[in-house]
Amino acid sequence: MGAKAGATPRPHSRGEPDARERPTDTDADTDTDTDTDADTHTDADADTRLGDAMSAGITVDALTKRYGPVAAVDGLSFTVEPGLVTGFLGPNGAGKTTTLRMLLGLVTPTSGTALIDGRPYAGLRRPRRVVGAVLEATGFHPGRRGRDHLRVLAQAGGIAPSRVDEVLEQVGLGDAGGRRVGGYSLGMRQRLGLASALLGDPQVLVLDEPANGLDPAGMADLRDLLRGLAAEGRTVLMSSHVLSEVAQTVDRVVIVAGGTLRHAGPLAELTAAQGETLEAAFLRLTATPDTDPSGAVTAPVRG
Ligand SMILES: Nc1ncnc2c1ncn2[C@@H]1O[C@H](COP(=O)(O)OP(=O)(O)OP(=O)(O)O)[C@@H](O)[C@H]1O
Repeated sequence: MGAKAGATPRPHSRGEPDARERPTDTDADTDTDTDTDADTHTDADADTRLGDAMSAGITVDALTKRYGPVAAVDGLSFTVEPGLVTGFLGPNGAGKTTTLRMLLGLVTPTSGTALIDGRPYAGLRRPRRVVGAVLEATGFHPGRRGRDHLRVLAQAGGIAPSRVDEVLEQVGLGDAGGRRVGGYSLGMRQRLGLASALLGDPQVLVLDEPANGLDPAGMADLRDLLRGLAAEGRTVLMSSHVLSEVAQTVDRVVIVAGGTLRHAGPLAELTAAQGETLEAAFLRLTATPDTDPSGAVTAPVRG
């Protein structure tokens, strides 16, 4: 069910490398390095205690990322609340992936902050316990069985091996865990990516295109799973281009275009206000430029 899913986001492939960015083998959803302190911290870690009522949210404030003359993200501010599924929407090149990568500590902001539970990703003591992420579907070793992939991640993250079969069941791969990933369909790889993200039982889920490549049944499963996770009090942020699916899944939307915020607020408020479908509202809000001929900003900000 994860889409663009993948437990191992690829190295940055566009433009010149940014020397300040962290190596990609520290990716949030594989975090083979950042969880190495798993054995050195105790349950005194406030940011890892699931008993903290799943209260971790996301706060993005004046976030900016420039690649030379290109402002991939330009002064972006929004919040993502626990207990809800939030859709992160925007046309191609809007800055969604760059934003999610900054949130996960994979890209260094030019300015501004992207915080999870009030901290930058690098400041989370046991990140896999706080946030699970699925960025791309390409990081699996094709010769490795799905279950073994998760076992490796669990071991690296100091997570109980028993979680492996739990998350395989949770994403509907209970019968496929013994098969080699090279034989998985795209939808199955998406599910495996989501299973990776769920391993640490995280309070926050960050999913880039989780519906990509899923068939209708897979989408329905994903919807049920994400809504169930939010109902448990978790924070779920998902990017998607599949607006029909988003409309059925999310409580709130954050819409970006050209690296800037165009709208943030409850889905129902957006569609009910003007009697529009989500698609119509999306097209209106992401139309360029974001000012009307008089110069007034037409797109609402903050929500
Ligand atoms: N490493 C990089 N070097 C140079 N430019 C980059 C880099 N990463 C992203 N960009 C540019 O930043 C802008 C935003 O890209 P980003 O991938 O964040 O958008 P997106 O909303 O995720 O798009 P899509 O929906 O197509 O995945 C684009 O113009 C992109 O070309």
